[in-house]
Amino acid sequence: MRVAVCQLNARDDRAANLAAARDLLGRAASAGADLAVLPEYVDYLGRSAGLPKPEPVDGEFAEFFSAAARELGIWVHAGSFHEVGPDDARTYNTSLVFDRSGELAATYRKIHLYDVEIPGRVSYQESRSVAPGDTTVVTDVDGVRLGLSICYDLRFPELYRRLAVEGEARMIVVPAAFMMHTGRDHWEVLLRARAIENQCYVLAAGQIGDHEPGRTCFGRSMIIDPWGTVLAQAPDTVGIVTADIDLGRLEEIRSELPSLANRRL
Ligand SMILES: O=C(O)CCC(=O)C(=O)O
Repeated sequence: MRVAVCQLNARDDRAANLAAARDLLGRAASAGADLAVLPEYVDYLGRSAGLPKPEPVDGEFAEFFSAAARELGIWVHAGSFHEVGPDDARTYNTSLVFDRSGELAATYRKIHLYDVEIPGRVSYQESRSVAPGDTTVVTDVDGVRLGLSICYDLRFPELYRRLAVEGEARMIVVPAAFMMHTGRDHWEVLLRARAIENQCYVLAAGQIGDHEPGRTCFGRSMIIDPWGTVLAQAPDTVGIVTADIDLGRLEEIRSELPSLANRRL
């Protein structure tokens, strides 16, 4: 199986963001990808005043990416979008996965919300406008188990352990919009740790560059193998990178260094 991660610079213009995402999916399909992954908040990353109206799981956002998957004949992980939430004040931060025929294969709502205050650097209270999900999600992509997570989830290893052990994931996706300040020191080391400790492929698709108001995303989208080797890393531009998933290699690593099987807790 060939996978692609798409690196995007979504801003205030939703139509332009969707067009850019569609272009990247087309490039992924042309590069032979079976599965393409987009970043967190693929359709809008801009001022809260212009936020698109939250949509249900079967709304226009879903229709757009379902059509892309069907037209291109590939699996599409549509990053995430603002789903209608449990009350008027909050949405869900939700990922959708579509199969090659455009059928919805999985829905995941971000569990860990980004509430941080790093003076002079990052001030973000995601839980004021987003409600947390409470369900781990794994889906089958052409016979390979894919575990779902979103951005800040990356800092919570117990989620990934559950995806790998209970969910039997062999690949885990991390659509993200990591900011520059934390991204430059934490992004790669966390992604590689999740890959090594769970002996899974990690597919991490990030937003890149400046987004109003004053948010700069780190990018460096990557595909990492279960040994922790970075197979592909995006340059600091909008674009895609691809890599091939080798399940034989994964099983070899799991049998030679059986740290998942050797767990005692
Ligand atoms: O964990 C981080 O440093 C970034 C998380 C984030 O930006 C998010 O979850 O939206």
